[in-house]
Amino acid sequence: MLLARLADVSRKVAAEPSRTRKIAALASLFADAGPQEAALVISYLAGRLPQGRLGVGWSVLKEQPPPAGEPSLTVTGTDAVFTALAQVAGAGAQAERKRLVRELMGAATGPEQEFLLRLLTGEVRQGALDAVALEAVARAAGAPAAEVRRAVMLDGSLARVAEALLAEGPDVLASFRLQVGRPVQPMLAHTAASVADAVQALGACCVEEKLDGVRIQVHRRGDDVRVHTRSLDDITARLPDVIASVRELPGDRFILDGEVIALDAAGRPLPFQDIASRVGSRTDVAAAAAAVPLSPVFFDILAADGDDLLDLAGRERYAALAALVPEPMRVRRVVVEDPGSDAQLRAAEDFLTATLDRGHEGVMVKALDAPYVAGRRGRSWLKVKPVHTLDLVVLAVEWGHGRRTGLLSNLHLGARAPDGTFVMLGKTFKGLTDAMLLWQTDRLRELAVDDDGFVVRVRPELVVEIAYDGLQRSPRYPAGVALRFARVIRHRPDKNATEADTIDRVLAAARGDAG
Ligand SMILES: Nc1ncnc2c1ncn2[C@@H]1O[C@H](COP(=O)(O)OP(=O)(O)OP(=O)(O)O)[C@@H](O)[C@H]1O
Repeated sequence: MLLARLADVSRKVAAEPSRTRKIAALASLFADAGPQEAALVISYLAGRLPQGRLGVGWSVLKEQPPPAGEPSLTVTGTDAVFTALAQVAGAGAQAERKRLVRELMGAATGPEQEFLLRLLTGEVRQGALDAVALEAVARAAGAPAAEVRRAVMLDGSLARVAEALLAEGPDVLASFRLQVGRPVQPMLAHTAASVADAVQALGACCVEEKLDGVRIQVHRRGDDVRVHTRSLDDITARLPDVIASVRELPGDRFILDGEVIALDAAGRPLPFQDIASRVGSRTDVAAAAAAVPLSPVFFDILAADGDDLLDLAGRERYAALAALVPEPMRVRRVVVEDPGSDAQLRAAEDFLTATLDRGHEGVMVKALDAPYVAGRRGRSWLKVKPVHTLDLVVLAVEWGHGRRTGLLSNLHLGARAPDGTFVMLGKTFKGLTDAMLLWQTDRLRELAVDDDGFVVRVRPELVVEIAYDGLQRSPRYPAGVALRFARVIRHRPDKNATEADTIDRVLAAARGDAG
């Protein structure tokens, strides 16, 4: 398939407000593409270059040669250039990469150059496009969208499922099954304003501690124990203490879902930064483990004795969890069987207070009769936290002054708009520790696409969690509002920009309706 076709469809889909028409345009693209091409297109639209980073400075991308006449580049040919770029190594690598990029740009027509520029600077990515692309793939292959969705949850990759589906047809979907040893996307939650609201919305439910650590999914097959993060990265080698605790458990073919935290001598949770840097440290793991021992706390079970438990009701999964995992390694919870009971509601609210007193961040309220919906922000898990935070995307950053000279400091923050762009809501350099400043300087340098010596514009990929005291009217910002007293709580390298909060959610939160 010609790159020109993809460039054209990508532009139309970005400008098209109707979800149905976006799906139709993508479905016809997938129907004409080969299975491998479709997989490439999906990863491009999701903002991922399959070969990772390009390894050339942004300035090369700006030196666009005059456009070529007739379109000749193909999608696979272009991807071959990306692969070659990733493989260049040794002396003269930088010059060779520049040559390859210039050659690619030189062979592109005007619209293709524009598309490549948007692709390489991260602007092709569309907000909720993964869901649209999934429905388009289903339509192109004549498969039910629900079955495609389930396969993606279990496999973790729409591109892989699409490739198999377009090559082999709908029957292949049945082969995507839950397997101990293959990580699945974890279930996520919505927000509720209070415990009472959450209980009202869910009916029979349990109220659990919401622990402020790092999500883990643990797979055990005999002696082989693997740990994955929320974004499915394998972090087994970094967590010898967690592996040792899991080996103590009785079963030998199971998948557990939980959070890893660290406690001080008095049993209070250590701050998230300490846990994140322990989990992130790849070198001298033994010393890091001795300095900050981690405690896994499990709250769900997805497979036991090799059997898939995803479709069981929460209460049945929790019974299976209790049969396998001893109480100290399980999350604390209280059960509300009857949402109409004042006594049970009071007990749930007292549990929130006690949980906050123990130093945790809030509670999770979970329906007792709902299945585990992997990979989706299900309506059957609701989080209740007293401090309201937003996950925003860094759009640009200013060089610091004084003590922060040479460091990238003041962050320009944006929320997602429906068309996949970002709406700037404010700036902040507050809340950043020295370690966080160093880390973000490195990361944002990698994402830089422009630097005027004062502001560095970046690919919109880094998500940060921000606390704020409300929104104020501000004609200087595009949405007419700006964050008040924004401060950084943490970087969220485990989240994609597509998971950041939307401008609609920000405006709804400002009006007081959480969710
Ligand atoms: N008891 C619990 N049950 C489920 N998730 C929990 C629990 N305690 C802590 N968590 C954490 O909360 C996260 C779920 O919240 P959410 O789906 O909003 O993701 P999130 O954006 O990472 O949340 P937040 O930013 O509020 O921490 C989980 O990914 C997990 O890491």
